[in-house]
Amino acid sequence: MSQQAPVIISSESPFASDVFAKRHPALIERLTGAWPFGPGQRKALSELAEEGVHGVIRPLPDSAVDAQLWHEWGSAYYGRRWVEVPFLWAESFFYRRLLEAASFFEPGPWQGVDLFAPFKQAELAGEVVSAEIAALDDVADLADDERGQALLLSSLWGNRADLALQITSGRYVQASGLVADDSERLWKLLLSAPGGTVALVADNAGSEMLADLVLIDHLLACGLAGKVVLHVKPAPYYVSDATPVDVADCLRALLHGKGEAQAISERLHAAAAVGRLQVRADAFWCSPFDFTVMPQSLRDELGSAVTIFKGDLNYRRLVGDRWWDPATPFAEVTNYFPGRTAALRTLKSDVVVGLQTQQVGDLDQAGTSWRTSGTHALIQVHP
Ligand SMILES: O=P(O)(O)OC[C@H]1O[C@](O)(CO)[C@@H](O)[C@@H]1O
Repeated sequence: MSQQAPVIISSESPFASDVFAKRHPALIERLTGAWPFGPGQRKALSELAEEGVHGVIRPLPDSAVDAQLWHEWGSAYYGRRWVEVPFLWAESFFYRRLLEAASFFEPGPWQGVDLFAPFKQAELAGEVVSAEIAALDDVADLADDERGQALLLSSLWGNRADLALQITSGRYVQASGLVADDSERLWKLLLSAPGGTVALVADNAGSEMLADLVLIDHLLACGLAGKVVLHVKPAPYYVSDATPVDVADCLRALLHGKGEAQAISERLHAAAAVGRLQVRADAFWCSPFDFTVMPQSLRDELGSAVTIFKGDLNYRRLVGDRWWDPATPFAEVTNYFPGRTAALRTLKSDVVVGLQTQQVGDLDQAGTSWRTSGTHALIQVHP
């Protein structure tokens, strides 16, 4: 890479500043309304809300399971205002502190309880998901390549169904357009190594995970993948990020859907039983770093696969959460990554690469918040 762009500090971005000033307090208010938390948890949650807006970053208590790790990871940041440190680190630490406040790792009744479950479950039980499940019968009648493209786009736009975004921007944002579309290259890549391993690094539960599972079934059924490894988060994160339990919930929703949905779920269960579908939840996915510092074991694993990164956060971690010139080639910033890579992402933060300068000018002129509102999306592939 010729030159690294500066890392994004939240105070330099109106969007990132708002995440701390508005989105996090609103999320904490919703969580307090959704759970019968006791006085200790309520106090910890309201202190976290207050700290994020007016205070300075406090470390985890020494008694926390991973206190030592976070003490090291944040040593340069504790005592500073949340918006004055790198956005990527601070957002990740906020979600870790949220789990601490809700006693997620503490032995006791709240241990392991997914505090975002009420929101995830409401989405899975909603009309949008029912309609998506019913529509699978129609998609099944399409020719293989047409079906593949439809399922790829549905997995891509499923990323719009982001519960964190909905907290401050209303229900669903209207889809607009693809600012980069390497889908043809992605199909060529998959066709060039049929029967290999595809790693899908997932993002959100619910609607998006449902679409991801349907895409995975297609890749396995067509022989484009011999094995799929589905990477999810080991703990609740960024509100709607998928955990292994969310994968199981989506498979169950498909199973109850009858018709093609039921058949897909049965095929995926059978694939899991013989190891053709594997679910992994590596601790690195909940760490506050970009992928340049990915552990060697994960690098080796993804290096021999075609890796599909879903969503905005994975994109920020893949290209680096930096003020890139949007015309910087995707290949240039992902060159460090060991394998064949695709990013499927709706744009929900300032970071973007791989666009044309003229195109960026046109988008800026249109006056919309195209980089952050989830109205635009991209498919980028390397090599
Ligand atoms: O679910 P996704 O697509 O990863 O989106 C998460 C995005 O939401 C935010 O947390 C806030 O919009 C971004 O900072 C983050 O990149």
